[in-house]
Order: sequence, then C-alpha cells, then structure tokens
Amino acid sequence: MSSVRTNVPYGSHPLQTLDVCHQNPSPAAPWLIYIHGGAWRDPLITKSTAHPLLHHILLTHPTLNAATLNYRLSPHPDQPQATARHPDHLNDVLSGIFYLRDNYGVAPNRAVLVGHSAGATLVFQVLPQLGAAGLWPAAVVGVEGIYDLVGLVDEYPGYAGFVEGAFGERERWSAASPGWEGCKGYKGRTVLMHSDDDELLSWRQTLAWRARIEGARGKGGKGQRVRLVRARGLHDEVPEGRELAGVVSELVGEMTVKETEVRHML
Ligand SMILES: Nc1ccccc1C(=O)C[C@H](N)C(=O)O
Repeated sequence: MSSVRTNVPYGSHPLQTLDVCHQNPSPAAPWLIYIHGGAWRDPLITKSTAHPLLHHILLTHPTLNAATLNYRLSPHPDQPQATARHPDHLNDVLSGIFYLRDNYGVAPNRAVLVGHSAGATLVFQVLPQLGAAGLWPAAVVGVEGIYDLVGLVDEYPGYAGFVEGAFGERERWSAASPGWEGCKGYKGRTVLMHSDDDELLSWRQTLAWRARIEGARGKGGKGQRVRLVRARGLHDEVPEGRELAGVVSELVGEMTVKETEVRHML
C-alpha cells in the first residue's frame, strides 16, 4: 500500500509540486507537512531539503505519512525571471495543503506543519487560513524562522533586497507578517526552534514571536504556551539535525496515541 511520489503537481507552475510518502492509508493517519526556506527566492533551497528529515522520521514512524512542498519563488540574482510576490507563496502552500486533503484525505488535527526560515513565516501565515477552512493542524513548528519583516530588516539592513523582492515596498511588510489575531481558535501545539549557531538569524525573531503569541493567547492558560527548543547547527543545517527530528517524533508519538483511541471509538 505504501507509495512514494515525487514532483506531484498541485497547480500548473513547475514549482507547484510536492513529494509525498503515503505509507498509512488510514484516515486517522498522522501527517508531517514540510515547507522549505530560502528567503522566498533561493532556487537551490527546495522541497528536497526535507528529504533527510523525512527518511529518518518515516523509517522510525511507519504509521506516519509525509509531504514536502515547493512553491513559486521571487526573483533571485541567479533566477531574475522568477516573478512570485506575496501572497503567491502563501497561496501555493495553501493550495498544496488542500491538494493533500482532497487527494490523500489528510484530516484536520492529524497534521504537524513544519516550516524552516521563510517557510516558518509561511506556516504561521497559512495557519489562520487553515483554521478558516476547518483544518487546524495538530501542531506547528517554526525552525530558524522569520516572523516580523520590519524587525528583520531593522536588525539586518542587508536583507532589505530579498524582503522587497518577495513583499514589495516597506509599507506592506507589517501587514504581510504573520499575526496571531486569526489564530484564537487554534488549540494545537506551537513549537519554535532556533540554533545558537545560526549565522543568518539571531534569536530575536523567535523570541519576539513567542512573546507575541503568548501575549495574544493570554498567559497561563492550559495548552496556551509556546515551546521553545534549542537546535544545533548553521541556519540550513538545522532541518537535518536531531533536534528537529526529536520534536517531530514526539509530536507524532502524541498523535499515534490518539489514533489508537480513535480506533477504539470506531
Ligand atoms: N533564509 C534566509 C534567512 C535570512 C537570511 C538569508 C536567508 C537566505 O536564505 C539567503 C538565501 N541564500 C538567498 O540569498 O536567497
């Protein structure tokens, strides 16, 4: 029954594609859905950057299904003809997730959504839209994430170029950054990971985003906390690291317990 498919189109653009490993046909199967980083533009950072994580996690969790998504990119010095602009990246991620729901039956509350770097921005941008569609995931994991575009360029003026390329003028950055306002109904887990060794981003984005989520959620409520996890390695090494695999493994383990409960209920 197990099937691995690569470059499955979820739209007509060559980057509207995903890789999927469907090894558990149960409608209650847990899913890992990965959104890559690369500053919304890097042609070399694609859905394939999740393959080491997927290999490891799918072998250790034989009831897990997984997918990793490409999405259209903004112009890069090596790929100036790319034309995507916000909200194209976000719309593609949403289309890809809807494709998985429609074609593989990914159920609400059975998905762990992982985003790295600009992919972490995307998973939190897409979260309220998933909620609006009745598809709140079980967990969201942001890894070496960008969450506040204005704050990012204040800290690193050199990043203005790729932020402009993806989002346009500075006036638009604040509204385009993720917010927690549309996520009040979200009852899943939120994990933010960051590495001391990240050479491209300090802890500032991650800590400020955690403070924003926890502030918006109201302190002290049960299940309302953000879990902060220290990772190891350079910015683009963290997705392959043991810390992320460990976090995903735990989250999937929690869902597997629930799958057994679901089976008892049937
Ligand atoms: N994800 C990032 C986060 C912060 C700063 C840079 C990146 C990049 O990915 C840079 C990429 N190599 C680029 O130049 O397009």
